[in-house]
Amino acid sequence: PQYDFGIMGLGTMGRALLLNMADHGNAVCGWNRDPSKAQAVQEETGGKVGGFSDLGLFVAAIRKPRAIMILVPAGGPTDGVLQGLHPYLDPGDFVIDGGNAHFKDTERRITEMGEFGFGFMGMGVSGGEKGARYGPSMMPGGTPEQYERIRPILESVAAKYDGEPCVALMGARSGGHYVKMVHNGIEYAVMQLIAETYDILHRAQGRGNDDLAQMFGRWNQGELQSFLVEITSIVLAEKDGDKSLVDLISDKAKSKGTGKWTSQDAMDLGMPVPSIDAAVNAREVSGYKGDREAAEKLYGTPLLGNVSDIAEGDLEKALLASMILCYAQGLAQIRAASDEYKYGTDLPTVAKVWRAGCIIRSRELAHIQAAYANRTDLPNLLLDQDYSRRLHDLIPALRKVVVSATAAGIPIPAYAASLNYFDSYRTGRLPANLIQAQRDLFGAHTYERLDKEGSFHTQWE
Ligand SMILES: O=C(O)[C@H](O)[C@@H](O)[C@H](O)[C@H](O)COP(=O)(O)O
Repeated sequence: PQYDFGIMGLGTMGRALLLNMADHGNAVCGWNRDPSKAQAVQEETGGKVGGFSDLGLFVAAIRKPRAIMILVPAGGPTDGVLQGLHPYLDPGDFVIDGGNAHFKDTERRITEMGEFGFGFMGMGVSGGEKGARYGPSMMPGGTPEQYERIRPILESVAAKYDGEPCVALMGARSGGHYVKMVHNGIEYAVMQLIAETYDILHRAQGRGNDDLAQMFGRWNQGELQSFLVEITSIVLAEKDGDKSLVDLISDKAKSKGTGKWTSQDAMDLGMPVPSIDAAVNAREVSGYKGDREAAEKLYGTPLLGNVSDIAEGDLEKALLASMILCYAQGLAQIRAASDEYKYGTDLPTVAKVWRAGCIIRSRELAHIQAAYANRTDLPNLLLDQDYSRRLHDLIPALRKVVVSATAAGIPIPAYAASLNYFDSYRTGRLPANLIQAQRDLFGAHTYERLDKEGSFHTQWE
């Protein structure tokens, strides 16, 4: 066998990653059901990459223990490919799922493949087609032995930050897919925050897309430097004839599930991620376009006032504060999941791998990595000294934006959720005591007291 690694599924991501691996001198081959795609990669690499459509020949061409990556749509298609692969694998071989799989599916597949003596890893790959082709961020989960077998190949193609590859073992079993899922949850929240920022500046303050494209371009030179701010500048500048393309796009946001899964599992863990929840909800509300138009007729013009008191600088600070609060929520969720599911995930390493290549890459991640490296048992970024100082300076602008936009009737679910998360988290005495009393009154659910040990129930009437 002449290849070290194989990729199944030569669609957008599979083909891009395979070419990237070939560029870095790796002996790799690809398989695709449609032979033309397999042939195409072989031809465009002058035969450096092996292209197969015969599964038996593909598997036989890879050195043992075989490491085979699958990049096909999540869910049923992934199980289908695994079924097909089984007869050709030998004990010790392992498969890496590079799709956006649900972490519970990954757990199931680890067990199912294990029954045949095969290994299974779940690996998040972030950065889209361009990332896969020239440097993705990768989040594998599995055993150190499995990772060591593929580490040199992954490190060679990964995005680099200060020369360091943005790939590392994220944790045991489905820990990699879990980290990628939460990455996407944070992606949803930051995209929603940017959309709310745009709505205040464009719809309420009447600033044009070209002007705002330049503003986001400027912001991308500062503390907000990030891939999502950068692409917002590009998107707002894009023309369709003499019109802004963005103005022609339907305001119904789609999603493939990872954000929703993040919220669902956070609730199961009892770990609040309200900014992510708000972003998932906002996409769902946007889907009710017809109802929204009918409601607008019923309730009249949405804008109830102007927000001229909100300066560009306020929004720049409010966005940065809220982005930090989104990372704080996501990383706290990963810590809670690692404790609950025994992943052994190291948060400084997660922040490190997100510094380049992935969709949520930003200048902020270097600070986040430093905060967690500084105190590895940090329960939440909000408890870091440096962050408390920075948020102290940034939060007043966020508060001003939330107050003014709310008064003007502008929907800002992610901004509001972020500020409320901050205010709840920094409040030592919340009114949950009243909720405990109400629960005890109508359901005898008992409560704890501040002055005595034990749990108590009161005959309230
Ligand atoms: O990290 C990435 O490269 C992206 O997150 C990628 O995984 C994909 O674009 C998402 O699936 C988009 O998610 P939605 O379709 O749910 O917006």
